[in-house]
Amino acid sequence: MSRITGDPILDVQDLAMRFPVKKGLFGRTVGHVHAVDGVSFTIQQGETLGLVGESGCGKTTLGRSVARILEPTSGQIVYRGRDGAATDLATLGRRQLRPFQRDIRVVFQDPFSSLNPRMTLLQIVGDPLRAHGIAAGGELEDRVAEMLTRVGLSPKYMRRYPHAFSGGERQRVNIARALIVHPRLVIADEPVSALDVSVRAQILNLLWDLQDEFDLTYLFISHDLSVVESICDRVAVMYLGRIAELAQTAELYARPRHPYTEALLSAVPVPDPRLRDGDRRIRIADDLPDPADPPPGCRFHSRCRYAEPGTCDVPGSEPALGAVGPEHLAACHLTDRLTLQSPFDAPRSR
Ligand SMILES: Nc1ncnc2c1ncn2[C@@H]1O[C@H](COP(=O)(O)OP(=O)(O)OP(=O)(O)O)[C@@H](O)[C@H]1O
Repeated sequence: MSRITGDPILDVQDLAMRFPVKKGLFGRTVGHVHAVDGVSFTIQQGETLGLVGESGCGKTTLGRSVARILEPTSGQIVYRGRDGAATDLATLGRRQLRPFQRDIRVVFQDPFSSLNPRMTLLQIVGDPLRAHGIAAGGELEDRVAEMLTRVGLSPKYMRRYPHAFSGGERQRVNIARALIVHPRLVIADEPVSALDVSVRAQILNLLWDLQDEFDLTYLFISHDLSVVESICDRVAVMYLGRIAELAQTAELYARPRHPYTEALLSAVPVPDPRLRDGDRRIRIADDLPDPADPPPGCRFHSRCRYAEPGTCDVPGSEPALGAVGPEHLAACHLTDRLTLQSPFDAPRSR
């Protein structure tokens, strides 16, 4: 854990991203999807912060808003640069953002659709060097060859097109493209979800090695809690556009303080046969509620096995994300009264 300096590299405050819901022939706006709804967190330099939650809870939207691929509706995204200067990225125009887009890079989920099939590896990986005016010609080619080698691909294939490569190899190309400009913060959005299980560990190990070598900080987005446990220092659990719980990985997995985290953990496959006995899985009722119309009060109450009428469902009484232990935050009205279970009862280190 020594790679974590303790200096925040990113401080996100009250971030919101709402998408208009349009209806009818004239595309009238009839409401808004609250994809990200008042999210605050920090990331320390050198750490890996995991962002978990089921499909549709807003993870991708949050990652893309932080990278300013999407224009957030409101909130602050304060980035601390190499010189220590803090800049609120949410206030910057496209042109002012350019230098920061070198520092903050995204690795996208699907290695099949995220690479342009008409570009060679040289063009794909070299493009950010060209776009940021860092290198051209022979120097660009040398740098691409070096980076391809670093991610485990032979530079002799650099004039081939993506279709000639497997999913794992394409994800290595994606990673090379992200790292070629030596970023500081990498937002990895489900980087191994589309890959065969056999390839996942290789890509995770690569990300881990590159983190040390390039002094990287990761925001690691995944719906897979096993993957997150293996790679993240801290984990934020998202539910319907908000953070429900945030803590050090070992602490969160051993002592969940939010019923949603408890339910997610109960569904994680564990190797220990003692824990596989019986059905320990906590089933969460129904599908994710409509993010255009989140439930009143605690937005998890409609699916929570512990919800108390008159406490958890009171309109306007949404629980705030508050301290429940050292470096442990949770947003639940009942957290102090609940004894939640976890199959990860003994903390394991990374
Ligand atoms: N461009 C868009 N326009 C309208 N709604 C959107 C848009 N992008 C995302 N949403 C909605 O925002 C909510 C959050 O979606 P998001 O993709 O961020 O979730 P997620 O947790 O990353 O899920 P997944 O893992 O399936 O990608 C969903 O209800 C989704 O339908």
